[in-house]
Amino acid sequence: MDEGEKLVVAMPKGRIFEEALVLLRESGLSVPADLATDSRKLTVEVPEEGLSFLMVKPMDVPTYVEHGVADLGVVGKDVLMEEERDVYELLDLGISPCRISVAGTRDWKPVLNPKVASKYPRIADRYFREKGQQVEVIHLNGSVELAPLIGLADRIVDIVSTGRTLQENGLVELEEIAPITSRLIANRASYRLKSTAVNGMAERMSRVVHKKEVPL
Ligand SMILES: Nc1ncnc2c1ncn2[C@@H]1O[C@H](COP(=O)(O)OP(=O)(O)OP(=O)(O)O)[C@@H](O)[C@H]1O
Ligand SMILES: O=P(O)(O)OC[C@H]1O[C@H](OP(=O)(O)OP(=O)(O)O)[C@H](O)[C@@H]1O
Repeated sequence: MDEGEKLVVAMPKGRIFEEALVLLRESGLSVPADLATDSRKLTVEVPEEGLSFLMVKPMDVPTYVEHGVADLGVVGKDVLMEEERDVYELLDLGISPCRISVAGTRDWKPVLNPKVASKYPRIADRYFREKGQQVEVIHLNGSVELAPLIGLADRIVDIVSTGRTLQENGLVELEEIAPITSRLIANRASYRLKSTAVNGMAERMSRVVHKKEVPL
């Protein structure tokens, strides 16, 4: 790889990480053991590939990429929708599929100015505003399904995957806002200035992603 085109990649710790690692391996990258899920290292160098990885909180991936401290990043579409950062979305990686939805109790009834609890306050606010509904959004950092059960909110906006969390808490999915998968994103300047390396990485990953897609 060109000496001037080393890439820094922001990787999300947690759920997406393992699947992203599989994609990187399948795209032919020699991924060192340091980049394993049980490692506590926050930076991993792979000099032979001209790559270094930053292990960061999923919600922070677009921040690192927008500021240019990472050239590339792997992140859920939910986070991109919430953060609205100035980055390029290069590729749908198809991994960690889920959806972001509105949910509530089975006996939920419309009220004037309902409260909506969410880890995604901007997505929730935008969704209801576009529907012309006035809501008060309450920002929580987790265990969002608790909110309607204890009277903190009338409805929630949260990730649904298997539906188990909703079911076990007596909630039902009311409306799907968007389907979610993880994306490969790029810093705008890196996309231009390191185009060979950035495109090379995107193409390698794209080949693996498209091979996995079931033919119609
Ligand atoms: N069942 C799921 N629940 C939450 N996120 C999911 C689920 N399935 C896939 N995802 C994807 O994984 C990402 C979240 O990963 P994870 O749950 O590890 O992080 P987090 O809970 O946001 O982070 P943290 O625990 O550090 O606050 C989401 O952005 C989404 O794109
Ligand atoms: O449909 P399911 O398969 O049950 O998955 C959805 C649940 O998983 C996530 O929570 P997470 O485990 O990240 O915990 P959190 O409440 O701390 O966000 C998400 O916020 C939902 O609560």
